[in-house]
Amino acid sequence: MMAVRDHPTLPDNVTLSYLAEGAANIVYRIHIPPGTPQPSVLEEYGDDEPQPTEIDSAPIWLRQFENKLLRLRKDLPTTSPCAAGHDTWLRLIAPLFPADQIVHQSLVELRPPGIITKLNEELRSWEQSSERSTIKKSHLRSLDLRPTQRQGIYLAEDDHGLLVTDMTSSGESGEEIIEFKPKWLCQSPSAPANSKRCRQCARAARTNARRARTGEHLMPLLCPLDLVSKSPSDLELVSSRLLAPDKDPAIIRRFARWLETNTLLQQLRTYQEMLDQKGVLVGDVDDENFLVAMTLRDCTVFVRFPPEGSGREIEARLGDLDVKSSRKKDYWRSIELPLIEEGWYAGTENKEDRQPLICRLSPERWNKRREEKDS
Ligand SMILES: O=P(O)(O)O[C@@H]1[C@@H](OP(=O)(O)O)[C@H](OP(=O)(O)O)[C@H](O)[C@H](OP(=O)(O)O)[C@H]1OP(=O)(O)O
Ligand SMILES: Nc1ncnc2c1ncn2[C@@H]1O[C@H](COP(=O)(O)OP(=O)(O)OP(=O)(O)O)[C@@H](O)[C@H]1O
Repeated sequence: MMAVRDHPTLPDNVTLSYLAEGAANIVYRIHIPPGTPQPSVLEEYGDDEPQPTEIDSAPIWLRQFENKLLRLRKDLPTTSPCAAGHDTWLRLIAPLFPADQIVHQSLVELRPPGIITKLNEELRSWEQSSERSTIKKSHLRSLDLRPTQRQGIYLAEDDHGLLVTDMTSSGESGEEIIEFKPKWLCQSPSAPANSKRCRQCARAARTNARRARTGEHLMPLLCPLDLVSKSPSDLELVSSRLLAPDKDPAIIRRFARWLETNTLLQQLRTYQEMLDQKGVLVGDVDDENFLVAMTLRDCTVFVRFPPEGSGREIEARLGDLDVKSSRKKDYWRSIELPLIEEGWYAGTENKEDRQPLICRLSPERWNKRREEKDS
């Protein structure tokens, strides 16, 4: 008998349905018909040996896919083969957080030949059919478009993908899922002293100035430093900026209460600060700590609120923690330099591009709130 592999294989008859995508990965739901035999084991056992599916009518191997999503990487110079990325995650990321505060991940072999080719064909034909449907219904905003900024980039022909903890809604009535990127929870080390904006507020202000010029919709104004503030009014403010108008006031209050009591975001902030004290202009991109800091500045938080009164615990996990590539060095510099040079940190941007000062670091924000209270 061949050595038992420590990771499963996707069976031939699996159906994958697109769930969502970011810049570097696409996430699929996995549908495996019950009773499906384990492909790798069937091939690896000799004819005379009893196969596990015959021994166990409810195969344990199928449970490896329960409550899991499949995350596949895109073909980009900044992504690395999944197996190597996973090793780095095991070595540098997983040890930083308790297992129940992180989206668990494990390797899965993409064995049905051509699985990636097929998924890429699906993406291409989806883009083409949605192009046609936008022409036909040009006055409608089609809901079934592949996000425009993601089009033209497809999956890498990788031998592996990742099985990740499914943090989507279970569909239970009263359950709420909140997903957000906390981004930079403390100031960029290369920002000027006495900045009026933190890194993320400076980045958002610059983006919004550009968008205002081209008439695009603006990014929501939210200061990530508020997410780790000790002040209940900051927590209420950031919760409503993050969640309103989609979520009802009860869930906004619940989220603010979670912000007050959770330790995950404080821990994230501590690591961001500790692992990079130099910043992207002079930091050493060959230093793994620096790359981990950059990774932690771009991760996602998933919070699952069980129905009120269920007595169950809130589940909060960090995801999207693939360690960044040092090849992003030039990109990071290209983002940071204009924030300094064009005055976005200092709040001295060109008059015609002026953006509101809503950052926790900005005295104007406090004056404005005082005025609002007095009036
Ligand atoms: O530079 P930032 O802060 O805008 O972050 C990028 C993200 O933009 P956003 O969170 O929308 O502002 C960006 O996200 P989107 O493309 O906007 O979804 C990526 O996450 C990018 O990382 P990578 O290229 O996938 O490794 C992110 O790049 P880095 O985290 O490597 O800087
Ligand atoms: N474990 C998960 N549970 C539920 N949804 C998920 C999970 N992982 C990813 N998603 C969904 O898929 C989307 C894209 O996934 P992910 O953030 O991993 O992509 P990415 O390309 O690495 O993102 P980025 O643009 O930040 O680089 C997420 O925004 C989220 O909506």
